[in-house]
Amino acid sequence: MTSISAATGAASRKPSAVRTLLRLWPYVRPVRARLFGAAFVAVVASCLGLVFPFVLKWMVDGPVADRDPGGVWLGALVLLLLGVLEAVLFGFRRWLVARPLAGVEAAMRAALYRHLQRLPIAFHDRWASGQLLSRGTTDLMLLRMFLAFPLTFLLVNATTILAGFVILLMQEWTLGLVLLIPVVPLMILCSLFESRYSLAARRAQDQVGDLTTVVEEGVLGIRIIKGFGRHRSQSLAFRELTRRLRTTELGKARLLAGIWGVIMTIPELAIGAALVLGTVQVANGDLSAGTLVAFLSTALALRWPVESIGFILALCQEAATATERYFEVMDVPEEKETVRSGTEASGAAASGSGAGDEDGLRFEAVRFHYPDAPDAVLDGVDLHIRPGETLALVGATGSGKTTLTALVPRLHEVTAGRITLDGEDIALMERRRLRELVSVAFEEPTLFSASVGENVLMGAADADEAALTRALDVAQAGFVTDLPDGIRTEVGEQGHSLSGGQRQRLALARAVVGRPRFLVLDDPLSALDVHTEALVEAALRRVLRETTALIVAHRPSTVLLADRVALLSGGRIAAVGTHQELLRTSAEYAWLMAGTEPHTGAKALEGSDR
Ligand SMILES: Nc1ncnc2c1ncn2[C@@H]1O[C@H](COP(=O)(O)OP(=O)(O)OP(=O)(O)O)[C@@H](O)[C@H]1O
Repeated sequence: MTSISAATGAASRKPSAVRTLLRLWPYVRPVRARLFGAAFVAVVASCLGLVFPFVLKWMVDGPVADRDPGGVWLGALVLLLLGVLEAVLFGFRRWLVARPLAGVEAAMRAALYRHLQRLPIAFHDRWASGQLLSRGTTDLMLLRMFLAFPLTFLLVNATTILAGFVILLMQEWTLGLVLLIPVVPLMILCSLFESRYSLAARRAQDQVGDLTTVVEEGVLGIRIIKGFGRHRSQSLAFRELTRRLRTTELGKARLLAGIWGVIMTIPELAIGAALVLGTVQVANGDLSAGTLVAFLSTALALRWPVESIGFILALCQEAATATERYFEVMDVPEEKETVRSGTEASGAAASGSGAGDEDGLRFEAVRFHYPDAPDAVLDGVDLHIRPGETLALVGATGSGKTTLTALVPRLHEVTAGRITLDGEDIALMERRRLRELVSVAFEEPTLFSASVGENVLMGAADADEAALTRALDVAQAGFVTDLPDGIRTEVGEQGHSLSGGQRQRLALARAVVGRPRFLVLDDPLSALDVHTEALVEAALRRVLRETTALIVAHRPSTVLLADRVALLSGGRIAAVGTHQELLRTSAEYAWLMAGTEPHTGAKALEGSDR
């Protein structure tokens, strides 16, 4: 699973924050007019603040010096109107950006979800779900906030500071230079702060992802936690993660407090020095009192734009980290539609053992290696399931049965060799077509928060009511009619409102509802009682007559559904034959069957071969 250390290690090699943030452009492009419009409005509003000192200068050198109350009232009225205009413009800016930015966030979230659906299973095996969840929630929220606030105010503050300094230098250049002195040390400190804060921000956002994973596992695994009385240890583990996150957040706060303190103190010292120098100049008659008042008001008007830089830089760093985390997922290549070119495939076919001369499901020298595993799970699997035939796959636990079944719908791609359906290499088929031909049901039945009917019809979107009833019938899912709303009953998150056997039967119904040409079942009856299993088997036999099926079996009763049995051992097919033949010829098979059902044993099954 993706860990904090790995991610933080990646952070130290990352491109600059600006380059990272520029990757948001394709999403921002559609709303650029509103965003630029809002930034322009904010710049105007902020620069309005710089007009106040001019009014003050006019008031001090004019009506105040002349003791003219009418002039003072007029000046006050102008100041009031300027204040109201400034507030209205800032409100207008907010209105301009709110709706389009919510749209940007929604579009990015939809793109992430779509991409996740198209990523290979190997990716999902590696990544913790909490890391993905936090990228789709917290990180995207941070990005919306960044586009709404820091991005605009970085531009607004920079323009205001620039305009302000031009005005200060024009008012009294010697005092203006005094205020400019701290700029260089401030820039150095800001860049130091940025690099340190970016590492802390990355660590915090990864830790939020880890925390989300633990919360999710705690909720999904609540039955196990309660069953084994693990509340305390789970709470301790959770507390440890929250403690780490708290430490990181406190570290961020310390960095922010440090830069904020520096950014506030240095300009204050410079303003103090300018005040002393300015007062001396006024006393010497080199400067008018009005100009000094205007100069100091301009300097004070620049305080917030300067002081907020630390805070804005922090938000920009967090947004850059969120962008980086978002694109870490978005940059992972999606599953390829086809894996090989036609030429490569014909080469493979030529070297294959008699490929193309028969139909059905064929594995030819199939090798499969999990990316992170030291050895190949499957190493030279050759197997042929004839059209209309049902073949049971038997093997010791961990021998690779589930892995082999997952290769047929291309949940994983073969490392070498090939698999053909009616002579056609699956690596050359479009996934959509492949998955129309092949239906799967796994041992662990996964249901979604939808109605019973919707869950079953996921197996064939165009199936009608009659197909649904037939599929439920095959899976012996008569219990559905007793549910409060029949097939419209919502099964709840992951179908936990149903029993394990009920979930398995719905998953089986989903696999058969589309009358697939090829059926792959991974021990689909393991959670059923013997009576229900017998009924499902009787109904399944009718379905299996029309289809070519590969069924992973642990129990003799499931094996008896099949025409032939294949024994998977040592990464290859060690024996193929009827149940009886294998019982006679393969000690491993006899042991597996006897071991699975000690009371019946191999002998009890004699004569039951089909
Ligand atoms: N995602 C994965 N990454 C790395 N190794 C894996 C992965 N999934 C399974 N394996 C390994 O591959 C081997 C075969 O696993 P598989 O689930 O195919 O066995 P199986 O025969 O179906 O077992 P069982 O009968 O217990 O269901 C095991 O050693 C397992 O640890």
